[in-house]
Amino acid sequence: MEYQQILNSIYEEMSYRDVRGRVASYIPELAKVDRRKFGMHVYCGDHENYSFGDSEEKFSIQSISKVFTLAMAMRLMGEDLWDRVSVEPSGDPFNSLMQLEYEHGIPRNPFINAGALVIADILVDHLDDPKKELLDFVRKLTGNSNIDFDLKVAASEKATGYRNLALVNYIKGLGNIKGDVDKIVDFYFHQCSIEMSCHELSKAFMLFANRGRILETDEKILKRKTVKRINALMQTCGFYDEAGEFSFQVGLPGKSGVGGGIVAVHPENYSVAVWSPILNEKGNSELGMKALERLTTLTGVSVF
Ligand SMILES: NC(=O)CC[C@H](N)C(=O)O
Repeated sequence: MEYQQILNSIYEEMSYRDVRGRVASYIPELAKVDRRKFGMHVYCGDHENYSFGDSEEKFSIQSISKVFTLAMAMRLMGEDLWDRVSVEPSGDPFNSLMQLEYEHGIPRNPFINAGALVIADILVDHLDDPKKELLDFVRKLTGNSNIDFDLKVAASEKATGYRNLALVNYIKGLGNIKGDVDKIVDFYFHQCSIEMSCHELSKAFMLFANRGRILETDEKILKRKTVKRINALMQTCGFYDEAGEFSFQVGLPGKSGVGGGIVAVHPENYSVAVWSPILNEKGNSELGMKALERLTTLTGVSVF
C-alpha cells in the first residue's frame, strides 16, 4: 500500500469519538482547543508528503519544543552537557520533582520538565536573545518565517506554572541552575507556546531523519553523533512514564506535547507528526498514539 492510501485508511478508521481522555486543562488556554481536531502529516522528502485532516492547522507544540532546545544546547556545549543532565528514562510523570533530591539536582533526562529547565538555563546563559534565537532556529528548519509564540498560551502557563517554578527553584537550590529563575521560566513558557502545524513539525523533524541536514537546503545543522543521541533520547525518554508503551506500540523515536501533538522519526527514512488534543492519563495524545501504531503496523516499517 502507498503512504497516502495508508493515511486515508487511518483517517477513515479512527475518530476522536473512540478515545476517552481529556484535553489538557492545567494550562487554561489549552482547554479551549476543539477536541475533534485530528491531523497527520508524513514527510519523506521534498516532493513526497502525505497528510490527512487538520494537518495544516497550527497548535501548541508544548514539550515537543524540548527537542529543539536540546539540539541548540548540544550545539553550544557538546558532550559537556551531560554533566548537567542525565540520559536515563525517569519512569515518572513529566512534571515530577521526586528524583531530584536524591540525584543531587541532576535531572534524569532533557525531556522531563526538570531537564528541559536545565537546558533552558543553558540557553539563557549562552545566548544574547534566546527567544529570538529559538524562533530563528525553528524557522530555519521549516523554511517558514511565520512560526511564532502564542503569547496567550505563554501567559496562561505563567499564571498557573507553580510546579515548573518549584522545579526551577529546587534545582537552583541544589546547585544545577545558574541563571535568574524568572528569566528561565519565561523562556521555557515561551518555548512551549510555539505554534506549528503537523506539516511544519514533520518538516522540521526531517533534521533527525536526514543525518542532521535540512532537507531542502542540505545545510548541515547537527553532527551525526548528535542526531544519534537525540533519537536515542526520544526513543527512551520522549513519552516520560509511557516511553516503554510508545516503543512497544509504535516502534519509533518520538516526542509528545500536552497540546496533543506527537512527532516521530524513522531515521534516514521519514518523519511524521500527528495531532489530536485528547490526552491519556500520562499526558500523551491518545488518538495520536493509536494512529502512529496503525502507521507502523500498516507500513510494516519501524526501527525494530
Ligand atoms: N508534557 C508537556 O507538554 C508539558 C509542557 C508544559 N508546558 C509544562 O511544562 O507543563
